[in-house]
Amino acid sequence: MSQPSRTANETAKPKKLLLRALAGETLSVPPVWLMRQAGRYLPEYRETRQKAGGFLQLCFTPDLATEVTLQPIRRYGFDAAILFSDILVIPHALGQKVWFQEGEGPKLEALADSADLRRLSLEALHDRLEPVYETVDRLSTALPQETTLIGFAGAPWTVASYMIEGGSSKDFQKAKTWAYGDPEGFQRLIDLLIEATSRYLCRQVEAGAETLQVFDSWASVWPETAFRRWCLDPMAAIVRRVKAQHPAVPVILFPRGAGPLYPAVAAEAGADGLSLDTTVPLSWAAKELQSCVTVQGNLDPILLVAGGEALEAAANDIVTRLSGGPFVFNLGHGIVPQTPPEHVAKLLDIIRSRPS
Ligand SMILES: Cc1c2[nH]c(c1CCC(=O)O)Cc1[nH]c(c(CCC(=O)O)c1C)Cc1[nH]c(c(CCC(=O)O)c1C)Cc1[nH]c(c(C)c1CCC(=O)O)C2
Repeated sequence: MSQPSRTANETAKPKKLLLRALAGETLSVPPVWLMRQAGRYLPEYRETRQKAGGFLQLCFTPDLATEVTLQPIRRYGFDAAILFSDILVIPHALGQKVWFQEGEGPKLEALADSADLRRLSLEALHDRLEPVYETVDRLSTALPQETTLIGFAGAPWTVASYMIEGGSSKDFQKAKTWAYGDPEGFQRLIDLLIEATSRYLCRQVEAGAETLQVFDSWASVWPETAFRRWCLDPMAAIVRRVKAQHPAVPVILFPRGAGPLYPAVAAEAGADGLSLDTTVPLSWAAKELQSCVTVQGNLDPILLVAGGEALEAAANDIVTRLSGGPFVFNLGHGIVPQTPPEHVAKLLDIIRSRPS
């Protein structure tokens, strides 16, 4: 499928490896970055986080957020840096109370039903997110020339699930019950998130983000019809809105766990890249997805904990089977805190020193 953004990128001849791969180029050595590449597995992150006090303070202090974004770039020379922030800054900016409890993950003052939508407003959105834009701005000058700056946001469904569940959830029962029982009310929440997220991503681009990733981490929990309504359509709406303002900016979508619905996302959402979770079979992805989008992924993050021969074999297999088309090396989900930092160095070595 030819898309206007792809054409624009080709004309602009982007030099950075990640942008070349997202423009559809097949490269001999793939660009590499890792989800959650800044985080608790790095001692320097733990030290900076200590200084910040709370996690949200870290996200909202440009000095410190810039520093932790740069830490994995200094250590490993990844091809891209992902802005250090969190998907839950959006509920916060809409006026919902959000906090992070050490060792327990995020907590939110849960929305009970559509009457609670009155608690949310777009009015202070950009004011509250200003420190994030400031961080993006600083990063755009602080990064090495060859490093691509990735902005990001959560997809509406995943963010809505935290807003309704009040934190992480095993079965998403409250959020799904709301969506099935009051689809119009739930649609209003999703529409508000589409609006807020599109504005947020556009501002990240205006501050210097060169590509964007949208995380739908909990896309796996819906039957097909609901997946289309609550995951695919909202992500497609965001892609359309961002590209209406910034046609040349490539967008990567991560509908984690979409399984056989991945091709529908590839064909219908208008994205340039698709991030594959660990369970997506490689030859199937090469055949069904790589002909219409750049694929990214999908090493099991636990292999980065295990290391050794298992890591080497799996990383080589991924590169071998996805290097015949446009491809970005990544994990199938984020790095876990137990990851030994030296295993990340080893992974980069495996990917970059393969005989060509
Ligand atoms: C679902 C989700 C969240 N946040 C995010 C997602 C989508 C990706 C995914 O599925 O992992 C996205 C995210 N969160 C963070 C980033 C930073 C950029 C990067 O990838 O390096 C990104 C891209 C920092 C973070 N976000 C969080 C941390 C750890 C907090 C800490 O330092 O105490 C980091 C580094 C906290 C967070 N934030 C969230 C949870 C569930 C948690 C707790 C789990 C955990 O502790 O790992 C919500």
